[in-house]
Amino acid sequence: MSSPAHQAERPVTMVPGAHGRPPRHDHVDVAAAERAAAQFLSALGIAVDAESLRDTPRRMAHAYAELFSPRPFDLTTFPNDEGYDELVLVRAIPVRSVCEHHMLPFSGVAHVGYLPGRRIVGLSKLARIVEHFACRPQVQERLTKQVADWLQARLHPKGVGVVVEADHSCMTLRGVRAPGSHTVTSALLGVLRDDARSRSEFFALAHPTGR
Ligand SMILES: Nc1nc2c(ncn2[C@@H]2O[C@H](COP(=O)(O)OP(=O)(O)OP(=O)(O)O)[C@@H](O)[C@H]2O)c(=O)[nH]1
Ligand SMILES: [Zn+2]
Repeated sequence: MSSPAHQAERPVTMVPGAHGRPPRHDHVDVAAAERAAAQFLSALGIAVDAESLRDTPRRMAHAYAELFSPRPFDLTTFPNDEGYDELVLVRAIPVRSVCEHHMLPFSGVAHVGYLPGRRIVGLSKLARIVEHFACRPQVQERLTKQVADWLQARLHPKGVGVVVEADHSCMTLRGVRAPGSHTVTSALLGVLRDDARSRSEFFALAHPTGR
């Protein structure tokens, strides 16, 4: 993948210095997580020795390990030979993450766009970047900003825009119990932040649904 038209960069695994890091995979001890899950359920008065719950601690441990396991990927970019200078936007990228306060899921969609500079990015990578930062205990604001900052730093486009719309189960199923509430966050960088027309064009194309 070293032809000039197809630049594959290093696999992505970590973002040094970022808050909300993914769990370190050399530290994941699924057996210990399973034991802890059994104790956790017992402490809540749930009979884990019942036949139907026998495998539940194991399932819980594996479920959280999976939620916190981003898939590595290459950031494939191509030269912008045609000088394409309008927005590139992928709408409705699925987001599933876990809120760092309650360890309950939040899910929704992300709209990720950029105004190209000298290179364009493989479109699927915009979805992979979202998954990468979603696979860790998160808050929605940080997730939104991390995706935007990472794209800016790695692709050097003229501008970046990210909108995330999500439903937080810690708000809909428990606590305040506000089913139907949706949280919308955005992060704009470069021209999309500074130029009013580019900014409105981005929001017109991203058109958050207010799901
Ligand atoms: N800003 C932000 N807050 C979040 C996110 N996910 C969950 N929260 C909030 O984190 C807060 C934690 O507040 P606490 O008062 O410590 O926790 P709590 O007593 O369980 O609060 P309630 O949810 O109001 O019952 C709550 O207001 C959640 O709604 C997020 O992505 N961003
Ligand atoms: Zn929460």
